[in-house]
Amino acid sequence: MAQALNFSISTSYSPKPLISHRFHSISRFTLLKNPSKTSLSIKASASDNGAGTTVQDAVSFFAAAADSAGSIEVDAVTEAELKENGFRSTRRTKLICTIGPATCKPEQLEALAVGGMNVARLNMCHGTREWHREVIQRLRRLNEEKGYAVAIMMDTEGSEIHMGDLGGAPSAKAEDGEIWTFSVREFDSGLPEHTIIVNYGGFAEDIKVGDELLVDGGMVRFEVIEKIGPDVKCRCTDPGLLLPRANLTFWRDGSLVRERNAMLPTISSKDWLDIDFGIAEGVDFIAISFVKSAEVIKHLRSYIQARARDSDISVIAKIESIDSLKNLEEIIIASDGAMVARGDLGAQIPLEQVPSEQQKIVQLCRQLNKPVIVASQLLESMIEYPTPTRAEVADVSEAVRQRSDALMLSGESAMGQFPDKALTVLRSVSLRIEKWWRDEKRHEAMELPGITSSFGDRISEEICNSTAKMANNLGVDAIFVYTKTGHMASLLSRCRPDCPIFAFTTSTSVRRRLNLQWGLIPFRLSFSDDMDSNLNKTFFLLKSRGMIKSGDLVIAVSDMLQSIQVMNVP
Ligand SMILES: Nc1ncnc2c1ncn2[C@@H]1O[C@H](COP(=O)(O)OP(=O)(O)OP(=O)(O)O)[C@@H](O)[C@H]1O
Ligand SMILES: CC(=O)C(=O)O
Repeated sequence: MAQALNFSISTSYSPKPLISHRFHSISRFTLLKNPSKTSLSIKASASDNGAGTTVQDAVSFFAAAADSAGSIEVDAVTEAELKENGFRSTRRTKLICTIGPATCKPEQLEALAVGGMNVARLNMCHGTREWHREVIQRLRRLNEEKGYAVAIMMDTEGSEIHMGDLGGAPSAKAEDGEIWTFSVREFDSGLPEHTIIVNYGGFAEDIKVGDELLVDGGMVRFEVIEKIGPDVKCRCTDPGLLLPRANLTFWRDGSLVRERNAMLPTISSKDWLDIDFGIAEGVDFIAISFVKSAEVIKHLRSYIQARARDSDISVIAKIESIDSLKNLEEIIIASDGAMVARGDLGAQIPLEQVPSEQQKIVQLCRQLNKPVIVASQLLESMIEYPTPTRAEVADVSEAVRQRSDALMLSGESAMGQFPDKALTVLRSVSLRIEKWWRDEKRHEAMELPGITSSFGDRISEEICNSTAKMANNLGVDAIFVYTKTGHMASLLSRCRPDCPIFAFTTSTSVRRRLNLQWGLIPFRLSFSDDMDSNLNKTFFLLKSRGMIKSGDLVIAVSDMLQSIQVMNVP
């Protein structure tokens, strides 16, 4: 079978046709622009006639023609660009994996990338900075060598009350009726049995006999039975697994005791040092725990700018407290995205309220054009078992149906026994629900309010809204977006069109950040000023990756030219 090879070249003005003869395998030339203008570009397609002609042969041919003509810029996709832009899935829902002891080795990270991980999350509650640096370097290597665009999200610890390490043990089991001691003391000669260290000095003063103590949002529960100096004795009322540095909340008469938490700074001194580390390592996202107001996000942004003027790190607000719900809109407007951190959120509000809050946050983020992540306990049982519960599958399906940008694995990938299987479940459920949605033609008519203030931005927004609508109405095969900063790509993602959105950018970091957003399949390529040449280059790349074929109908939009084109792939 002849294999079509497409490439394009552009050149500065020449009065004579540059190419006066036909290369034996090149079947077609098209003059795209009038040579009387100051630039000329030539589109050609070549067929592999079985004689072993390759793109490189064709490029060499044009390069030779360029030599004789004086100046010519060969603008084909290079081998390096092909390698850099490895295969990408067209799954719309993005997948985040928390990296921990179960997934930090190079081959484990690669297995996650192969399995569809778009973003790796590093939780600064756990592990040393050295450990995190090592993981970042491994991920970078993986991207460079295998053509992935896995982005890195650093998640701060936050200054809420939590347990310390369990004397080196990976976990401990609290059984029903057992008495455990929660203490702020330091134990130099090892942790006594059934003892938990608490990171907050005022713990014993604040808590009262009769209070209910929830570990990790209620995964394990205790009742406070006695206070002895810095030690608080508790009886286990709901048994379960205690994990190092798990979050602690206490409840009195059915209400969360939160006065003290409300006074703690959102970003602790340790968090600031971790943020410095994240900036120095060039992470793509910093997720801020227990955000209470927009102020802290603004403060962090100016801090990042002051530390690294050119930094384009995105700030993600974790919605996991009563205050973050109260100030939701202003927090989301100030941030670059949000995470529905259901673990801690479920410890601060009644559990039955979490699903409706999730839906509200997901919708608001979409209206405000901010990517949103649904996190925690999606497949909790898979920490121990190789298959999920039916209820977990239903929960994942609901998050996909709500069209959240991304789903996140926590313990399942960090320390679970089946990280790859958990990722496979997220992937297959996402694909199934997305397809079901498209087959049913259930384009939801979500009201998308105008979000931009300048007239130029309004134009981009209108182009994207119309493009998505047109794509659904015409049943096109793909949308192509050529974007410098990623803004136009995210405006398209916000519309959640049926077809995949291939986003082409010249920046590696923009590409990685787009990898968090619904429906975007990001690539990095260098471009010329000539749109036809760019189109050809991207057609070539996607054809060689098997993601489009001749005859496919595509719409191309560009924030460089603020333009729309509808065309068939040659
Ligand atoms: N870098 C790491 N090193 C060691 N263990 C880790 C690491 N990251 C995660 N874990 C383990 O995986 C578990 C689940 O991870 P997760 O990120 O959800 O932590 P968490 O303590 O519940 O914090 P958060 O409330 O911020 O999600 C942790 O409790 C911990 O046991
Ligand atoms: C992810 C997280 O921090 C939570 O769910 O609490």
